[in-house]
Amino acid sequence: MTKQEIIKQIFSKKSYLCVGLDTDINKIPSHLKSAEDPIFEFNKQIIDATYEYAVAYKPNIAFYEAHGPKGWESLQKTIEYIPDDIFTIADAKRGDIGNTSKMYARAFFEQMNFDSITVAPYMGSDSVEPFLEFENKWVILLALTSNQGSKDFQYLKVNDQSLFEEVLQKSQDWGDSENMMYVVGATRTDQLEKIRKSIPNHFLLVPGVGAQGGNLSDVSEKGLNKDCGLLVNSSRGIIYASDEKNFAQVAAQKAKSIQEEMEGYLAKWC
Ligand SMILES: O=C(O)c1cc(=O)[nH]c(=O)n1[C@@H]1O[C@H](COP(=O)(O)O)[C@@H](O)[C@H]1O
Repeated sequence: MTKQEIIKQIFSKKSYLCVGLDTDINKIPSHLKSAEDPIFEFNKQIIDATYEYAVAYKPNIAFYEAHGPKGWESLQKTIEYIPDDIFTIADAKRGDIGNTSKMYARAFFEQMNFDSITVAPYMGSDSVEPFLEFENKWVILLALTSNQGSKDFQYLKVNDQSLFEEVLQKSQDWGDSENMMYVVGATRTDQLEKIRKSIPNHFLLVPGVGAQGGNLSDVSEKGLNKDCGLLVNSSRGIIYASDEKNFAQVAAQKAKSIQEEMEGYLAKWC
């Protein structure tokens, strides 16, 4: 998917919501557990209910890999079920020596036709570039993550700046705002203005609102640019809002209320 197509979708739906499909078999409503493929059945109902309010879906690959071949099958069915106009993110956090990254890229871009993949920058240019060789596919590079442990390495000083700033700077040699986005956690808004200044045109994937306590208003005020420039993810806060039979309806209400809040921020800041 091109950047223009992403932007068009955002402004027509008045939303920059990404719904995270971190589908945990232990958390899905019990009435679905007898289905032939409970994970896919859950995802299907979540997608049907939230599609109107979301511009992206992000299956977290760990939740599928944990079930072996059956999990991969649920993932494949899910990605095929997501409508073509929606941006899809394989949250796989890959990155390895070049020839291995190339195989990861083929797995997620060719076998499964995801639009993008999250990639860890730690192994450097030759671990990231193979993902950038695919037309209209995106690398979403981890910059400043939402978790507590982000402080272990990402703030360490390198060349007079924090390591995450070095990642933002160095990776400008690898791709541009047409094929690269960055992950910045919603719990890290103290750095967001500075990040936005250093990469004014890139889209940011911002996880961490909802269950991790990030604030949508703060993220939006500091992160929006003229094209919107944000995809804000919520996983547990939407998909597990209820574990009753009406879970999809409750998820839709959650997604709708986030979308309505986003509509206000787009009107104010874009
Ligand atoms: O790359 C990610 O998506 C990611 C990066 C990050 O810094 N923090 C983070 O929470 N995530 C992912 O975003 C999702 C957040 O889920 P919730 O906290 O349930 O909304 C999970 O799939 C995480 O793996």
